[in-house]
Amino acid sequence: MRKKVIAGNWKMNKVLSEANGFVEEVVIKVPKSDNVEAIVCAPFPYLASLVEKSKGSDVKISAQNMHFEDNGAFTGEVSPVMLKDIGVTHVVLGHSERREYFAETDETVNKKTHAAFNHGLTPIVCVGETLEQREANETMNHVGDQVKNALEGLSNEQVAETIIAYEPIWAIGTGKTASSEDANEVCSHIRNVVKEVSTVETAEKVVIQYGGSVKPANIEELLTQSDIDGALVGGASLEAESFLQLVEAGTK
Ligand SMILES: O=C(CO)COP(=O)(O)O
Repeated sequence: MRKKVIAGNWKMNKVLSEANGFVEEVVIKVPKSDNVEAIVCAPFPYLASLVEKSKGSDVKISAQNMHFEDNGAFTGEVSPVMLKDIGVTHVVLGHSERREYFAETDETVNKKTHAAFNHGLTPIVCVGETLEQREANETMNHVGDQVKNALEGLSNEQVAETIIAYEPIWAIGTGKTASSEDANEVCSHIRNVVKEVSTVETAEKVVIQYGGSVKPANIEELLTQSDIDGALVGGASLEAESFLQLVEAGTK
């Protein structure tokens, strides 16, 4: 059985004291279970401190983006070498907000996915359609292409280790969740696409998360679906208590 992976994406929120306080509380209270993994995706300035605070616990710390180069003249950027060096384990790549506001493309997501593996980081690759694409029945093609492009050139072992987050853009921060059946239909399509570009065994191992207005009240139903292996959560991951409830749902 695939593990459930619950990741809280704080986006551009919190000051240092709030970030530290959250992780201090979560490491004490996080449910001990082999069925679930808890990840906190925090802004760059807090990562080193949060890695220290989470040491020896079951909580993993993730970045929300990175550059694909190891170092160089890229003012304002952060490299995979830097993240690995401070003990970060995961990195969110290709979030729709980065695609929309910061010119992230399938090509840069693919380069970053390779860079993550080259430095021992686990990528959480985000894909998802706009409302217009959904209404034009383009969801499956669009999401399928995003997945294929992100995974291009990876070994089957690397594909198996990749976490894919399906986040329909119209459901992010809007309070509108995809119905669990609709979300599962796309997640199951993603698994089929992974199968096409790798092997059946690889596709069975890939963790596929759903994201978009996930909260304690709706996560359990989402996680009962066959191809939803976790959640990437924005708003409802900002309070420790709510994040802990989401992780708890993953243990069941
Ligand atoms: O974008 C998301 C997580 O990456 C989802 O955000 P919300 O949970 O706030 O809708």
